[in-house]
Amino acid sequence: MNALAATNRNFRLASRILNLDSKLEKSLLIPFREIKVECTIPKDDGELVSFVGFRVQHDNARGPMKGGIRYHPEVDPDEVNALAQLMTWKTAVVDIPYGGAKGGIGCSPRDLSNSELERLTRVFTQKIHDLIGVQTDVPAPDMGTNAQTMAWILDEYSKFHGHSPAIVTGKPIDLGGSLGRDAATGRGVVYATQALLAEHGKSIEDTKFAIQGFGNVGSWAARLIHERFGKVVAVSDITGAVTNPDGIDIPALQWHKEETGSLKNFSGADAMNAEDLLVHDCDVLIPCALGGVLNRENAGDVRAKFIIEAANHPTDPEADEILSKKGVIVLPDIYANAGGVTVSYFEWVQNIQGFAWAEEQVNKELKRYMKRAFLNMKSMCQTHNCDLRMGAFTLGVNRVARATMLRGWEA
Ligand SMILES: NC(=O)C1=CN([C@@H]2O[C@H](COP(=O)(O)OP(=O)(O)OC[C@H]3O[C@@H](n4cnc5c(N)ncnc54)[C@H](O)[C@@H]3O)[C@@H](O)[C@H]2O)C=CC1
Ligand SMILES: O=C(O)CCC(=O)C(=O)O
Repeated sequence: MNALAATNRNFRLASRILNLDSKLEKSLLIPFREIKVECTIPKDDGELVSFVGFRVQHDNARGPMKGGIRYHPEVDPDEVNALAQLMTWKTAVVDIPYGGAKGGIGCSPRDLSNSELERLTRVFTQKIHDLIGVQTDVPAPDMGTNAQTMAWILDEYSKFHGHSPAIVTGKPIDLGGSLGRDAATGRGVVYATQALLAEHGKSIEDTKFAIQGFGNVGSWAARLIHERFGKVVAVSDITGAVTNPDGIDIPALQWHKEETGSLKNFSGADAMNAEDLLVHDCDVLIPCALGGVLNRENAGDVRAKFIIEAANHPTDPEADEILSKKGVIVLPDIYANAGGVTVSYFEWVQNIQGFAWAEEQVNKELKRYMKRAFLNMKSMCQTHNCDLRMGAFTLGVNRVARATMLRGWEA
């Protein structure tokens, strides 16, 4: 099932649980606006190359639309649509005053030079600058993009609209970025994991983790788990996978990755097949890379007791069913990875206030938002006798539905 079909299915299940009116259900499902733009740039050797960029603005009932921009070869309209919709429910789950959006360009950032990436980002921004805005739609990093990408967007957007630091979040600190945003998604994942494990009488200390993806989210999650004496027994990324049953020295792995650009040949662990990471022997599996990685082919072989969805949409509905029958507890993406957008909200607030917060304040507020959302999600699970995914979906969808009805439909 593709990402959009799966996301629509989860939304409709939540809508039925909430007994939403069918017309309201339809209006919540259809995106506010879908943008598709052609981006042609000269490569460094002068050859012209064209890419397709997307921005889907899903819903703005609760505030400006918010969500990352992904650079990846598999970016397609359905995936961006699904990710935009997930942002709408996610911002509502953590109760920040935003709607949802997502963007992407179908490209392989690893195969583009820095100056080609800069040109591509600037052309994309030129094409969408009049459709985004500080009170309309605020982009952020996602897979394949980072603080530098946000700096280029900020600069290009500001040429048209004047200096606008709040037009993007996840930007460099020197340009008004927030302390703590870089680590925020991984830190939120750790707070979410602590809340879930505590419910089951467990803690991060001495628990065994397997982590797929060692980029922004995966490496921060691994580092913060390691600091809390969790045992990260396996890590994978696009370059390979490593395992050590006694726990990997994560700072050493990070250093090795920075020095060599790869997980390969790391002396503190054994190489393993990256495909096997998802079914590796561990207590907690944290997918931090692509969507749809847990499916009917591999769900039955998962050995973890808990799955924390740090990636967006890592588990397809068929896998959800198989995992549920096996008694595996899945903490859903729209809660588990919401720490990133929560600190993006703090960054936007700081830009609008013109006042920078200390990192301790950012982290303290992040913890408060994640704890509150966990309790709200659990309370929906109790009210509707449903699993955590439906607890999160009903929480988010209900908040957006209420805002939509309060605003009304008068032309
Ligand atoms: N960056 C953020 O603040 C947020 C990111 N997310 C989600 O987290 C996930 C990861 O995002 P980032 O860490 O920002 O991206 P990133 O681009 O920094 O890192 C992605 C990682 O995935 C690895 N990867 C790619 N294909 C793989 C494969 N087939 N097998 C194993 N590893 C593979 C890459 O090597 C890299 O280590 C995505 O699903 C994203 O949507 C969710 C919320 C916020
Ligand atoms: O920080 C943000 O605004 C959005 C992050 C994001 O794209 C996500 O949560 O999936």
